[in-house]
Amino acid sequence: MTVDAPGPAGAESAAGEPVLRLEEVRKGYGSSLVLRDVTLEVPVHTVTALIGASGSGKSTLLRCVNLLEEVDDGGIFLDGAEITAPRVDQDAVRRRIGVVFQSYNLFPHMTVLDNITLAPRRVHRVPRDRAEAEALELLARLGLADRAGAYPDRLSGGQQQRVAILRAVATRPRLLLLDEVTAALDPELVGEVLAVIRDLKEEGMTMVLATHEMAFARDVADQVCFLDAGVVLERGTPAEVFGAPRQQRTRDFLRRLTEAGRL
Ligand SMILES: Nc1ncnc2c1ncn2[C@@H]1O[C@H](COP(=O)(O)OP(=O)(O)OP(=O)(O)O)[C@@H](O)[C@H]1O
Repeated sequence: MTVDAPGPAGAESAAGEPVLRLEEVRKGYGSSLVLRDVTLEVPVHTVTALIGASGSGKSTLLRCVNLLEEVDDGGIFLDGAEITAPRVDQDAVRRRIGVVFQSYNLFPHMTVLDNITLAPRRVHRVPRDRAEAEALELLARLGLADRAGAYPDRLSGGQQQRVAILRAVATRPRLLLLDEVTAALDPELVGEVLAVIRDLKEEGMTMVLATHEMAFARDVADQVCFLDAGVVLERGTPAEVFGAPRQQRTRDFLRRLTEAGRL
């Protein structure tokens, strides 16, 4: 799977420009502020893990990047171009961003192969033969080639989620957003999904993932970002954030996880 080639709708950023940049992004619902001046940079070929308590704003941040939510203030930039500016072609932006959510969002009435090839064929105009050949190659690499003709309800949760990730990368997005992709899985199925993400990292996919899997964040992330009530309280390498957190609230969060046996 070649993930570092620019997507069909993609443009490479200028040298040194991060793939994704958030500048003082603010987002609220009604009177409650959920993201408070979030500033963040995601360099090409790196993985950023968003960690933080439930409700700290991780999903909202990802939804703002994918333009599923409108920011109230600040700006989001993809390859240096502001995607939150007025009159931006939102569909064109979304074509360059792959997204996978917690619950498998495969189309139940389509086979695995059709799920994966739908966007390359319909949105990116890849001929059916080529789209299917590429999808079969991706499936084979995950040991799922024999499931190509199956419908999603015949797959385990872990298989469905792996297919959902394949579907998201089949269009060769510039950026992949993963929102708690293992949260709905039985523990024994988590590892196979994390292995796919690890493979994608090795191939250079730029990713932002919201996760409660701290061991995985520590292992796979280049940058860990601790969100606390909508504020990026701490940001650094896994060694910095997990090994030597500077903020008391980060220390408290990590201690609670340790006490719960989750770290
Ligand atoms: N559409 C919405 N309308 C109103 N409030 C919302 C909406 N979406 C999220 N919120 C609120 O925003 C806050 C942040 O939610 P968000 O889902 O971003 O947190 P999270 O860190 O992803 O949590 P979790 O780890 O549980 O997924 C929460 O208080 C939530 O209730």
